[in-house]
Amino acid sequence: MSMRTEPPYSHGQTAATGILWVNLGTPAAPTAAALRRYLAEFLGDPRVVEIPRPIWWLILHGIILNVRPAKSAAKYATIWTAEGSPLKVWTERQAAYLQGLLGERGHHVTVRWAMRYGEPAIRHQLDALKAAGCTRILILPAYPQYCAATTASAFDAVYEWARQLRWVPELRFVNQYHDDAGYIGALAQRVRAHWAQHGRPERLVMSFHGMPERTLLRGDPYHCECHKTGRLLAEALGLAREQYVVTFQSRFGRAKWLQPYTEPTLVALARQGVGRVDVICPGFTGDCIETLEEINLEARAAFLAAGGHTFHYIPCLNDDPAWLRALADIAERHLAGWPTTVAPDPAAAQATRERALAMGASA
Ligand SMILES: C=CC1=C(C)c2cc3[nH]c(cc4nc(cc5[nH]c(cc1n2)c(C)c5CCC(=O)O)C(CCC(=O)O)=C4C)c(C)c3C=C
Ligand SMILES: [Fe+2]
Ligand SMILES: [Fe+2]
Repeated sequence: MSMRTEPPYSHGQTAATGILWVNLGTPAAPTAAALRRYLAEFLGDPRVVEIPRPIWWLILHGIILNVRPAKSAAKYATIWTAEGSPLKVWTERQAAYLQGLLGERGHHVTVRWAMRYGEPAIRHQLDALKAAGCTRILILPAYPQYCAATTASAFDAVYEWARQLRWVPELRFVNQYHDDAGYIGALAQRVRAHWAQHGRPERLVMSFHGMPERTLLRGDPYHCECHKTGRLLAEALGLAREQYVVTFQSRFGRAKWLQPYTEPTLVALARQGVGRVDVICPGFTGDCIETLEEINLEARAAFLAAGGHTFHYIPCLNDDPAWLRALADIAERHLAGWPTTVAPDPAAAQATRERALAMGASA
């Protein structure tokens, strides 16, 4: 047995820094079996469904996991790509870009991506960063707005991992970036580019993922952060209060969720005579089932069926260059004070960009 007398990074070497880009997770395939596995883990998380366990466990395993998987799988099938689930594709590509951009800026960091539910699991990616010698790790959620169900749940998984370790790395957590100027600017630029091509709508609908209303009453800042993002985006676009509306989508279960609900709002607008709406989902950094299926297919159909004539869905930030620069800025600010710039490696940066391009990235 060898006994180390010095930490491994003390021999003229810098401690390595890791970044974990964390998203929600998505099923491995658009099948009922894969959906059952994914939904069991997701909806079994007490951060997501706060109903007391024995009761919720019975409802989840007795009813929901028998009914929902097949229905959800059929929806996923409509948006599945050759590379897999869109959420996975964007999350992976964004991590590759982040690695490339930070490398170009002279930061010697290792970026990995993880999913809170399913694969690649947070604990496995943290193991890999630790094995690569990372003694400092920045946790960067793919959620601009803090929510206990998403952000805090991702953090829980990190704490769980750290609890098992003797030598815990230095950890930092990005809590939110809902009012970040780069993020807002990238959203605004995307909307303006859409309008330059297609003209303006009568109303811009900003649809965020919903949450049970009681989480707002209990102090979760999610609702307020969504509204602030919406207001800042409207201001950046020069919109008056009556030209846009902030709504909440994806209601789940029978409780009252944050209102106004997206689809009923669209139907009401159509019935009031609003002919054209543009919908953007600023809370999702990458397109996924909630945007591609629920908004671009279902909500579109509901709006048109209610008498609207034109519905434009403005895609998520995805691999938008301005957004990726904003993301690198956010990471850079949170890396401040960590000695990441000791060993800049332009060749590695170029290599990661080429890898991103080879993966089909567009910029
Ligand atoms: C962006 C923030 C999100 C919040 C807040 C959120 C809360 C939340 N979600 C559910 C239930 C479901 N969400 C589902 C998909 C899904 N949710 C988010 C993001 C947030 N969820 C994303 C990015 C996705 C897409 C995943 C993908 O594979 O593309 C699903 C699965 C789809 C389905 O079966 O309808 C469920 C279920 C709850 C209950 C909740 C808060 C309490
Ligand atoms: Fe969700
Ligand atoms: Fe949904």
